[in-house]
Amino acid sequence: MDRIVATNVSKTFQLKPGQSVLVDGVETNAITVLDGLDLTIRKGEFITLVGPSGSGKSVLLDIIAGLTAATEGDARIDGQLIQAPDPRMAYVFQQYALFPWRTALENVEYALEVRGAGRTERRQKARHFLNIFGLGGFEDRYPAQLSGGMQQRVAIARALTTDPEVLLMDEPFAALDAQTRDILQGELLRIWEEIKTTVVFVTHSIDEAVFLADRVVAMTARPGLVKEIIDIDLPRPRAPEIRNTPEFSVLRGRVWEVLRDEVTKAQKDWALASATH
Ligand SMILES: Nc1ncnc2c1ncn2[C@@H]1O[C@H](COP(=O)(O)OP(=O)(O)OP(=O)(O)O)[C@@H](O)[C@H]1O
Repeated sequence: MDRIVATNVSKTFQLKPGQSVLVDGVETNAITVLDGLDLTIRKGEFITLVGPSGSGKSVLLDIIAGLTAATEGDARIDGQLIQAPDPRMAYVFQQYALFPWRTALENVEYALEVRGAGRTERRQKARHFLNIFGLGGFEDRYPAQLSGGMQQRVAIARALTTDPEVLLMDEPFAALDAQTRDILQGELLRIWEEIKTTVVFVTHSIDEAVFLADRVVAMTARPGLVKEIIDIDLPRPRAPEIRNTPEFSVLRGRVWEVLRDEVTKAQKDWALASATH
């Protein structure tokens, strides 16, 4: 069953009056980031989205989340047009986005609070998800008293308390050290195996993309389109050691092969990097 369907999605940003950038040597005041992208994500699937910097991965996630509108085309959840943030979806950002004045428990409770859940239900669920992430003894700590990895666990726990049908994750582990990142990938997979919610996960790491996904969606350089979708037919549940297998290496090589030209193209695309005039 299809859960998210993006059809012919384009996004053009209009710059402020008086501002312009050089795109392919031509001065313009509009930047087209996505240009007719089609993507279908099935129910319960773990999708990772990779692509060069500036290919519109975050913009696509924002469109799916209902945070920004497509200039053309549309995105739908279960056939319904997405026009605003939808309670069926939760978003986890790279920066932990926790409230510094709330404890870990209160941060996790927040998502249920805004949905009007009662205090007992909130407490129970928040504790449950903190426990799942091994944060049982840390409920009363404030974000500043937690490591980066723990803060991101709290952010993911908060997203999961609402039982989202779709979990959108934008480079959630990018700010973490390599070991913590590996551990969190394993934890996320373990939890996902249980709840089997649909996940759309943006990453720059090919290794992470292959390890987590059912399918890796590789995007072209800006303007972004789906270049290729690579099926990751590695068995589940996946242990960290799967990364050392020949099958994993072949898939990692395959994704890189698809991306290499696009990354080169993106590096030549000075337009977005150049200062606005
Ligand atoms: N609000 C905005 N106004 C103007 N341009 C924007 C805006 N938001 C995004 N962009 C442009 O869209 C391009 C694509 O952004 P996006 O963050 O989706 O890329 P990305 O693929 O996620 O890149 P990265 O991997 O570096 O995070 C950016 O380079 C930026 O120039």
